[in-house]
Amino acid sequence: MCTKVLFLDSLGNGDANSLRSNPENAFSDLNSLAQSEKAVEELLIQQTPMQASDDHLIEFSEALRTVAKALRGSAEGKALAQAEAAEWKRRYELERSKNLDLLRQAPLNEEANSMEMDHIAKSPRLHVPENGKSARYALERICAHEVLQDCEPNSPIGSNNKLKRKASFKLSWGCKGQANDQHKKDIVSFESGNITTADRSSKQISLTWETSPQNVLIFTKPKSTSVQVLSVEMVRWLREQKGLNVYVEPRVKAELLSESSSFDFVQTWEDDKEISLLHPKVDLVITLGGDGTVLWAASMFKGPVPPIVPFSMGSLGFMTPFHSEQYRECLEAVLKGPLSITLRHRLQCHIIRDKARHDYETEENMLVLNEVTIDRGITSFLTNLECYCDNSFVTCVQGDGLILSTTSGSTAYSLAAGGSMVHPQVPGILFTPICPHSLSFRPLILPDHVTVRVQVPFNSRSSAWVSFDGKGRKQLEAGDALVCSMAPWPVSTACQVESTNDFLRSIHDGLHWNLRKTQSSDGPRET
Ligand SMILES: NC(=O)c1ccc[n+]([C@@H]2O[C@H](COP(=O)([O-])OP(=O)(O)OC[C@H]3O[C@@H](n4cnc5c(N)ncnc54)[C@H](O)[C@@H]3O)[C@@H](O)[C@H]2O)c1
Ligand SMILES: Nc1ncnc2c1ncn2[C@@H]1O[C@H](COP(=O)(O)OP(=O)(O)OP(=O)(O)O)[C@@H](O)[C@H]1O
Repeated sequence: MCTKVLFLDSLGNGDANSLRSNPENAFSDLNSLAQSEKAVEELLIQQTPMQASDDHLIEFSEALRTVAKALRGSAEGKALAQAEAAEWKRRYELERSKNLDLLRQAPLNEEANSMEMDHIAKSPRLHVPENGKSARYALERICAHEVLQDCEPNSPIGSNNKLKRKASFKLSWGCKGQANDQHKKDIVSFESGNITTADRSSKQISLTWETSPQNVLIFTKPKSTSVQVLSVEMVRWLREQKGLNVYVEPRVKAELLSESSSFDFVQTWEDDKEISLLHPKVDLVITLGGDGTVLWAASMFKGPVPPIVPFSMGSLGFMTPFHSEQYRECLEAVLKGPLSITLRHRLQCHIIRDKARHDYETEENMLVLNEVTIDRGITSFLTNLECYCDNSFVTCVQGDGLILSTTSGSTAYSLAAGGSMVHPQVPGILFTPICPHSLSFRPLILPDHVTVRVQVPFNSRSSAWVSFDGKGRKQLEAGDALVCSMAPWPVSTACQVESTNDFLRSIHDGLHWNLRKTQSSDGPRET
């Protein structure tokens, strides 16, 4: 009996505790558990003839065996999970260093690009910010204008172009309408042992043209008669009254030419590859449509994006504050400047396939202005998505899916799934579940510096589907993961009034937010 009690202690307490306290030892614990389990078997065989009548003892031994088995199962599971976590950590580190490299190379790539485009840009000069920091620093801080100047348009895109400069502009940070050029770099200061917030991280931003914009690119919502009518009128006005170069999509050029052959001055591109050459040429983008047209325009720029002036020609307009009826006045004001802008953050996401064996086998980076959604697609199974934030486990999403949204996207799909509405100027990533099968899953808002990884576990019953701003669906198989972080290239959209006023107007007009009849004063009062 005494032997049995000692044995119980060493199996039930000793082993389980060591598993809890030191999960690194899961494999060695697994061995000792297997040995202990074997010992239980042997003990039972040895003692059965002597104590066959002792029912309690037999029951007790059975229970011991069950406990030993359960502990073994749990240790096995733990060992597997640890191996899997170590593999993911390795991939994550690779991923992170690749992203950092990409960021480091950003200015180099620009230079490489410009060399590649030598025939169109004879002497591209990166405009170095006043504080003398590098262009990469400026990109990270989204506080300087990085402008290619002296472009000589000679490419198919610019074949008719006689104007040679991309307009230069500067951005300044102001507070409550006051301009403040000395935007401080340090948000938190630490002096004499006191931590103080020296500056706000985000302020109203104002764009001032240093040279006049001359090249305007217009994106229009397809298959809309009213948009087509307006685009004909606007293109003519921009050319005849403002003397600007106008670029449009190939579809729109065809529409314009079918209207009149006098539109042959309008420039376009033939090959989608030429779209990457747009940014160095275009000073300003105009969109005619709804929010979807702004998303479409932003998706054309895989790096920096020229300022966008969005005209509302849809039913809802969260990102489209300008009224198309007053397009002349609006554009006059924008072309003259200064203009308030909303700097809308984008997310960069990409998929890492389980079957990819090499770092270079990753898929193309996708940039989203609203959100990336991982959902169950057409399958009727629950999605099972393991989510990590900078390698810390966040949660497992079991439900219809998950939305990783920008703050601009907070009023779109994320809102419909119960996420908070967040001012677009707030930097952050919204983590919003879609129909979670849980009573306690609330949406989260994560800071802008984190990297989120969403993984379909190997034992998942079904695959999941990813979509980017509601488009470009891709399947995520078991073992695949989506990695998402804040992109260094925001989208600046012109404001009607200023960022906060525009945001509040959009939620009032677009969603009738908190609309309630005011209670009458005719009734009982506090005495
Ligand atoms: N249940 C939903 O609410 C739901 C479902 C799918 C997609 N979406 C949204 O649709 C977007 C794609 O838009 P689309 O126009 O190409 O598709 P769409 O034509 O299907 O329109 C979707 C609607 O979402 C609105 N919308 C888009 N971005 C918005 C934003 N930032 N704030 C407020 N409303 C916004 C549009 O104005 C439009 O009314 C996706 O990024 C996603 O956010 C919403
Ligand atoms: N230039 C474009 N080329 C191709 N597709 C586009 C273009 N502009 C917009 N789209 C697509 O057309 C669809 C509708 O566009 P948009 O949201 O701008 O108009 P809308 O549906 O009338 O707006 P709202 O939803 O506010 O009523 C979107 O899916 C969008 O991606």
